[in-house]
Amino acid sequence: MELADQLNRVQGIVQAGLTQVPPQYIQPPQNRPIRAPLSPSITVPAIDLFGFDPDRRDSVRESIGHACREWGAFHVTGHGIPIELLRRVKEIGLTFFNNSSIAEKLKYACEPNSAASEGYGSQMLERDDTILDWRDYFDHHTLPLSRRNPSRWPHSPADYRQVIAEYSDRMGSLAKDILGLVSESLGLQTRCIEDAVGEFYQNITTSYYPPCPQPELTVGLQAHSDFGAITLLIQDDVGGLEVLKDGEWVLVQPLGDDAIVVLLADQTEILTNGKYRSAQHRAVTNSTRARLSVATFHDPAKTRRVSPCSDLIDDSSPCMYREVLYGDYVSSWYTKGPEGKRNIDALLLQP
Ligand SMILES: O=C(O)CCC(=O)C(=O)O
Ligand SMILES: [Fe+2]
Repeated sequence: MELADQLNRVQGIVQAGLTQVPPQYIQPPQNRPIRAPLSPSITVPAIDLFGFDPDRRDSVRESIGHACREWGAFHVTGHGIPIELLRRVKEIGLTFFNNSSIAEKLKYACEPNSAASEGYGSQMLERDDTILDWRDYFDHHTLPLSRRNPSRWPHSPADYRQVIAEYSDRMGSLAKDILGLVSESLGLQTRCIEDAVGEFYQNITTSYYPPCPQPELTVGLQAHSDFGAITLLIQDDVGGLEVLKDGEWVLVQPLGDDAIVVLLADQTEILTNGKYRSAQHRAVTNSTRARLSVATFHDPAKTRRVSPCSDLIDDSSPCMYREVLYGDYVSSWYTKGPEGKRNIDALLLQP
């Protein structure tokens, strides 16, 4: 393996023993994370779904509505996904990153300079001139089933592919159930958002953030909102995910192995006519411990047109976003870059 290939992955840079971050990873001062003392009173809401018990639905719906309005991000427990599965998904991800050499991992390399291609990568955007994130990842294309090709996923450990396939199915149905509560919390039919999104295009991205010698100069993942409909994320106990709340970055505190973080994404902001906003978030690095997260994205098909639900538009609540072809939205996101929420803000009719 060429040294250049190794240095194309953040883990390779760390293994090469560099003690200073290469210049292409150094953020401009305004994007550097400031580790302000965290205010413990501000925490991302945690909602027990009580296994979708119909007798508890009214109060759960109310909590979801509140969390969506105030944060666009919240933890859920009581969701019915077995804790062993949540743990195993993180373990197999860690095994891939920790128990094989960079050369072995590169057998699964995603296509360079191509947006969201499946496999092992590091650079998120197509452009070469952007500042890089301190992150490596493995992206799996999981739904619809026609996109699912486990032969492109790691072969080891032996249960890797079966675990990802099972996780994909369970997350897909949980995403629908949560979107049902989100719709109801706005007075819409349960399936309103789900039907507007259409068949889910689901990707599962395992992100691995190696320890960084200069965490004050880098970000693990730059500030963005996810471009699809809804993201379900699990993380280990290291911490590093932050959401922007009223102009301040708030740590999404790791809550334990059964908690799943829900992040509303841009298409849900459009469909709800801005009543719920997508969560702007980022990941920060630290100098001592590698961090792992697994994000499951649920998106419309590229051919889908997305516009605000008509039930949410009237004289007192005019239409806020122009209709967009989802494929155009994604291309523009990958070419321009996220820069926080600039892509969805570009669709606002009265910015
Ligand atoms: O690592 C994290 O917690 C964030 C991952 C994320 O935001 C993403 O992959 O879009
Ligand atoms: Fe994200």
